[in-house]
Amino acid sequence: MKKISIDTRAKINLTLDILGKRLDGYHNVSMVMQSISLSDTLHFKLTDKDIKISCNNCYLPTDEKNIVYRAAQLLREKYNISQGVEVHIEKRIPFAAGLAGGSSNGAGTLIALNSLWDLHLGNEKLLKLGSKVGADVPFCMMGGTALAEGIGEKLTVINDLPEFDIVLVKPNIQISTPWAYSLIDVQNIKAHPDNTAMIEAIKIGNKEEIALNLGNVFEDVVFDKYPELMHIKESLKKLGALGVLMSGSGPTLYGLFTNELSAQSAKEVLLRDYEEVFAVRSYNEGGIESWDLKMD
Ligand SMILES: C[C@](O)(CO)[C@H](O)COP(=O)(O)OP(=O)(O)OC[C@H]1O[C@@H](n2ccc(N)nc2=O)[C@H](O)[C@@H]1O
Ligand SMILES: Nc1ncnc2c1ncn2[C@@H]1O[C@H](COP(=O)(O)OP(=O)(O)OP(=O)(O)O)[C@@H](O)[C@H]1O
Repeated sequence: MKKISIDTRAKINLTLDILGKRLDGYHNVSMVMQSISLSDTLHFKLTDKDIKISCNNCYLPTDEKNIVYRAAQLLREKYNISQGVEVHIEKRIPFAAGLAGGSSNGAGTLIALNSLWDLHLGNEKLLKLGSKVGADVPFCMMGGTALAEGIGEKLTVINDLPEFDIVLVKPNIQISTPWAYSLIDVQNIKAHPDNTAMIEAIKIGNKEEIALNLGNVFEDVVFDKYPELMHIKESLKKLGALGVLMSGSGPTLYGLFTNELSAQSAKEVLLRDYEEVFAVRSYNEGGIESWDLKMD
């Protein structure tokens, strides 16, 4: 039976703006997203029938609530697939963290099963299916650096982000994305990030301008509920980060560093107070073609 494995990468938001609430309950957003080197590995094994999920993290569901299950089931139903699949998730990306760990697993599942089940789906079709699995899934399939609009599914590729060392701090708080969106009063957002300025800063590769234009409208409302997050933001700044922001709906905060040594020493200091601290890099290999399916 065929076996393959695939690495699925987390993302950070360089900006996150919310433009309005839609009739379907979702929000229109405009955000600059960046893939990072932190990844999970998914191991796939073809079977005769059924979808079976296992995971090294016992806190994650392994039934139909798992996004991997939902992505596989969507393909099975839509294309009348009788074969089954076993998927083992090796989790390293913290979950409910604002890093799209689940969405990246959903993206990797669609890409891997397109190959394992010989579906020959083109990129456009894959991205459309991805948006049915979750709003962040199309970006996770595309990767690299992109502007995401609509509910997150309308993607425009941007030039590569200049290389940054990035320190992530995930405090012991779980944030549900719908809850965070419910805190937003669209008419009363205090400061909208300037996406045009961010895209220009990326185009010319100006790290200071990139740091200056980081912005996430969730910060105000989520910091209000969890003041500890502001404290982490201040610590990252004091430890030498050029810019600091919360990713997605939180609670992970990240700092952009311009050299590996200062990122590593910031990580060591933060590990004294927080269990989940990672030093990672921006990951610029974008495009659906860039996924690496490894034969196990
Ligand atoms: C916060 C972000 O991570 C920023 O990248 C995303 O907007 C969230 O994307 P996601 O986790 O893939 O979201 P989904 O799993 O599709 O949706 C979960 C829930 O989040 C809310 N949601 C999500 C995306 C969006 N544009 N508007 C929303 O209001 C909805 O209540 C939805 O039911
Ligand atoms: N394969 C999976 N990996 C992680 N979480 C999963 C997975 N499948 C289902 N979930 C559930 O989805 C929820 C959100 O997980 P996820 O890691 O995608 O959150 P997130 O990092 O906040 O993502 P986003 O930035 O897209 O909002 C968790 O509560 C978790 O139980």
